Amino acid sequence: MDGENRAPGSADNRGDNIKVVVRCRPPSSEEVKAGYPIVVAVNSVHRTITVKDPSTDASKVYTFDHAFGADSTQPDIFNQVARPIIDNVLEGYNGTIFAYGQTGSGKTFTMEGVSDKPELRGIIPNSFVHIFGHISKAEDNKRFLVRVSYFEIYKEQIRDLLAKKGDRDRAGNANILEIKEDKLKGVYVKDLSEQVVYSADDLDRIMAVGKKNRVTAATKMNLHSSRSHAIFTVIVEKSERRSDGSVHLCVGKLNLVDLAGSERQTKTEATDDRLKEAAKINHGLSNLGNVIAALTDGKSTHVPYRNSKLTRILQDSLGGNSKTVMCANVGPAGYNYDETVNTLRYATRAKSIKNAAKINEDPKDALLRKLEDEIQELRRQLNEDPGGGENDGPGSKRMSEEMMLRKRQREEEKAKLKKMRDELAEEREELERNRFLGEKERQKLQEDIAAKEEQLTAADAERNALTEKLSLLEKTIIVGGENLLDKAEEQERLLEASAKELELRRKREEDLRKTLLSKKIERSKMEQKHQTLQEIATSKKFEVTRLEEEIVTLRADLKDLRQENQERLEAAQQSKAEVEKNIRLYEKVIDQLLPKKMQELIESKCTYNKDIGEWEVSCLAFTGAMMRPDGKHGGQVRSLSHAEALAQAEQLKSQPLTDRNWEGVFPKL
Ligand SMILES: Nc1ncnc2c1ncn2[C@@H]1O[C@H](COP(=O)(O)OP(=O)(O)OP(=O)(O)O)[C@@H](O)[C@H]1O
Repeated sequence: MDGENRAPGSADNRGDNIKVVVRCRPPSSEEVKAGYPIVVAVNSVHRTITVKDPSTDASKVYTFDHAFGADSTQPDIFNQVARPIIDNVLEGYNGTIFAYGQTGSGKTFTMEGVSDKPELRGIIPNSFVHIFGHISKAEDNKRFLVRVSYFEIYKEQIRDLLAKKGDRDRAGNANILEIKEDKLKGVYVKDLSEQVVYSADDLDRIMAVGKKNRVTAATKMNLHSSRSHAIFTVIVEKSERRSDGSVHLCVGKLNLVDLAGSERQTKTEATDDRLKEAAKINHGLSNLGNVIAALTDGKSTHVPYRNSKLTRILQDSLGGNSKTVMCANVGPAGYNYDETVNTLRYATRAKSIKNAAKINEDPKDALLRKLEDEIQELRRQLNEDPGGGENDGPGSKRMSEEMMLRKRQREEEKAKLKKMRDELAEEREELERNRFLGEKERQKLQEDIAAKEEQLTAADAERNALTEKLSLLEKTIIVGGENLLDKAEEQERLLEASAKELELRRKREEDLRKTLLSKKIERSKMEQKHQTLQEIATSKKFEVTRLEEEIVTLRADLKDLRQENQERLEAAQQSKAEVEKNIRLYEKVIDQLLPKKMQELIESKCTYNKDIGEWEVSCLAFTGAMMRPDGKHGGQVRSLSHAEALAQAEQLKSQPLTDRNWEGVFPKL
């Protein structure tokens, strides 16, 4: 696949994101002794890692597919990080596991671990055990071929860590190899040696040889720091004969990558050679960062895989045909804060890389198929194969004709050898029987016998060579069900036990997560309820405020009303006083005008007419001065109108008050 010009993210909607896990190692004894503050906290249930800035105390939280703290064990890491990828590889996928982090953060510990302590062995040796454990449990219709290569990229040069003596210079350095690419194989290292392995112990041994050859150098940060990127590749080829007689072949490739430390050069106080070395190591790593950025920024149309050997080699692992897991390693101490945050940022970005892995079915360069064919051919030559090749499909006419011909040839050859043996035996007998044969005849017979013996010895030698080759090739291919674990059996048991425990723990964690989730939901409901109550309270408060404002307004209205009432009352009182004053005036006037007797008389004749709201004097209408003959009423008298009464009163004002006058005004009642 030409990743160079592939639009990043073109695998979107097709593949899986690469898995990213984080592991924080425990503080080293030096860190404890120096009293560095611990600034990293891991929550494996929530899969988070929290880093506190020692200068500001501000915390940053990062979430990954898994988060492992100081108490995580090597089998745990293997079971959760590596096992799923290796199971994929055993199905024919490409898989990559790589560790990333600053020097001394625990990459090598995670990838390799401590080889002589089973419980401290890392992902690589545990992967070997798992691969061969799987093969020994497979059914016998499956055949496997496992081969490995191991190389390092040191100062942008590729060296074979499994190179034979002939491929090394006088100083013992392996030849520098080239990266090539072709349509069939994709990106590969040309002339890289490969070794076929038969057991987990074999793999361990090969790994140990390669490790010895790996360049390591001391830096201030980590005395045994690895200064090169190391890539150990295990290729598992598997053929499976199905019940219909067909044979399926797939090839899985596992890359186990231990990167050099990602620390900054200034921090290592590296000088001269070390500085140049660091620059080149950082070139690969910084380009790895550029590749990750280009794959995830959603903008770049070019992924710079070709800018470094490391990214070229990891091309398929990042954004290509591979199931990939990245383990970001960090230390817990405060003095590494910047590096830790850097690693976690890098890892966070890597989470969004999408890969599109597919099973590598029947690849043209599969060694297993070639070997199977060769074995069949050898068996035929040795006449061990009674017919029918492993890969011959049923009804293959051309193949069966060819087989018949070969069979005939083999039978003829066999018959010829048998005839030769018989003749030889006869000739020997002849020589024995006829002691008195002539010298010439005897010599001829002896020469004949010697020639036949030679021919037969050559035929035997040829057969032995073929048998030996066959047995070698047969050994190369592992039949499912063979026990290949040897000493690794113990390790396999340890991994299985840990896997079981992990399963239980996973269940417990899942339960815990579920409980936490339900609590969260409950809390959110409560919060919602609380929110509703708060909303009600707010609206009530609003209502109260509104009512309070209304009360204030009403109070003001009330005050106004009171004031108004007061004013009205005062006005009423004033008018009452006025009325009383007037009444007193009128009483005075009446007293002056009317004798008491007359007043009492009139008073007794007064009734209050509610309908018109006035006092009426009964019989008044028929009294003296108030009566006038009325033409309209047939000459009858009638009451004076108000105006007429006033006019009369006006008239009286100028007259002295006498009874006579009074009688004119008030006639006798
Ligand atoms: N999880 C762990 N538990 C206990 N010890 C650990 C752990 N991780 C790392 N260590 C110890 O810390 C030290 C540094 O670890 P390691 O060599 O693996 O770092 P590294 O990242 O590979 O460094 P470099 O980049 O220089 O190769 C070693 O002594 C190792 O044993």
